[in-house]
Amino acid sequence: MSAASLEVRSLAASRGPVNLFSGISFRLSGGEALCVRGANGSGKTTLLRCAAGLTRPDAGEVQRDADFIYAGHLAGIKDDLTAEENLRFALRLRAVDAPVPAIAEALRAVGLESRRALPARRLSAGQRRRIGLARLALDPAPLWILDEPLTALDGDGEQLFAQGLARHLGRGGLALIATHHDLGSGTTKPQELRL
Ligand SMILES: Nc1ncnc2c1ncn2[C@@H]1O[C@H](COP(=O)(O)OP(=O)(O)OP(=O)(O)O)[C@@H](O)[C@H]1O
Repeated sequence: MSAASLEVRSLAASRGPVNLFSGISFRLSGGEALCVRGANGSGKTTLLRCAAGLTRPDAGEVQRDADFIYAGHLAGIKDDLTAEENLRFALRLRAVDAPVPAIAEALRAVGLESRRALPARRLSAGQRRRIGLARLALDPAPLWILDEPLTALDGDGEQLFAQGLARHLGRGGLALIATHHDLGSGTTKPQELRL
């Protein structure tokens, strides 16, 4: 992986009359993760959207030197596509060409082998989330910007995520993650930013 980085300088954002945050600065480079924490409505999603270039901040700058995945908290799973089709579709949108055996292996690794041909509407909330985990495993983007990736996942799913994150950081990837959950995974426990 090349030297990827994400730098945020003096970022400020408001929604209507409410000032959500100001003076937010941080820099992430290869192997680093930052976990954004804060109460409901404190601005975590807004901060991630600014980092991804989806929302314009009131002030400050975002410099991204990395191809990235942005996964919003609704996960973007389409009900009428199967688990496998959802995975292929998400990868196609990102122009990632994953070979058939790699897709099968990624679905197996997240426990969806026997569910791969079911329409997503017949999957549980956690199983839908697991499609997102398989996607993370197959997309080579160095920067992950993830909003609540652990919602609906059981303990086993949380562990799968932690392992995937550790692998990603170990390969020189970086991650900006908003969550209410504990991401502590031994040596890869991320730094925290509290809004
Ligand atoms: N498109 C929008 N228009 C107006 N206000 C918005 C918009 N999006 C978010 N807000 C407001 O901005 C504030 C911050 O929202 P945001 O989604 O960034 O919070 P959050 O920290 O991610 O919350 P949660 O923990 O509930 O996911 C909230 O008060 C919300 O109502």
